Amino acid sequence: MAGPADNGATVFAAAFERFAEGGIPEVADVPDASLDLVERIRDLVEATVRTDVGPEVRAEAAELVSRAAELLRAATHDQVVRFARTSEGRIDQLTQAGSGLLNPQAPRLVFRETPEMATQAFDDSVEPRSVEVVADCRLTAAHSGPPGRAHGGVVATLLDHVLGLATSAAGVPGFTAGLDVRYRAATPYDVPLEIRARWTHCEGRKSFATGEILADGKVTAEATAVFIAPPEMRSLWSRNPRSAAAEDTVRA
Ligand SMILES: CCCCCCCCCC(=O)SCCNC(=O)CCNC(=O)[C@H](O)C(C)(C)COP(=O)(O)OP(=O)(O)OC[C@H]1O[C@@H](n2cnc3c(N)ncnc32)[C@H](O)[C@@H]1OP(=O)(O)O
Repeated sequence: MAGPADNGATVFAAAFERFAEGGIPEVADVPDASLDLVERIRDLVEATVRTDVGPEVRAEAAELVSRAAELLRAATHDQVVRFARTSEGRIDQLTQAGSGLLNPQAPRLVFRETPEMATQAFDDSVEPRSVEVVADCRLTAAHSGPPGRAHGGVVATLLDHVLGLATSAAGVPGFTAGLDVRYRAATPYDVPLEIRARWTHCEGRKSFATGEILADGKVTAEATAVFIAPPEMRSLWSRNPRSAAAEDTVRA
């Protein structure tokens, strides 16, 4: 049984096996109905924080929402993970809270210039390469902290996720061990945000990245982070079938 004790290694190992057997679906194959459901729930959350209707209408809405939850619980998975392969040959976890396509709680974070992923993680014969990862996001009132600006924890989530992907792109991924965020100015919601990140260097097992969030071309927050792959994840990632995936992508 996977869990904190094995750092999720069991779940990853099973995913890699399925990947090797061709059992991991493409992100592009996620049904429109699944994506539509997530978008509607996000709209519902925003409507909930913005609404000014009275208690009777709220009660009516609550009934409808309960009915929807009941419908969804009709079939559930043991593991709340859904792996899928992106067009860049990366395995994504579709229910993760950073950008998960199937998680309405994740911000609408979309990678714009997702670089071609490193073909092999922790390959000593291949130098990690620093590539700029760029994502777009539009936060909503549901992500607010102080009036008119985004919550600092949400800002940290965006940076954590995009910096993490930058270490993946470089071929030296890991779990976030430290994240240092500098909040330079208010990060607004309801406007386009750009999040940029790049891997900088490794020190032993530690993989470092930097990044920033821009609104209207101005930096609102910047971060440095260190990611560490525990030994059991390192050996799993090193036989990461991304190499095969990258070849497929080139062939396609
Ligand atoms: C799907 C694609 C998505 C891609 C983006 C994902 C981004 C999101 C990423 C996450 O959210 S990850 C989830 C949040 N993070 C965690 O759950 C991590 C929890 N912590 C751990 O699992 C372990 O503490 C960790 C793997 C980070 C390290 O444990 P280890 O036992 O492997 O490390 P160890 O204690 O042996 O230390 C190894 C080295 O790292 C150093 N170190 C450990 N923790 C550190 C720390 N926090 N900061 C700096 N250095 C640290 C430590 O001093 C040592 O340095 P030296 O080699 O120089 O001696």
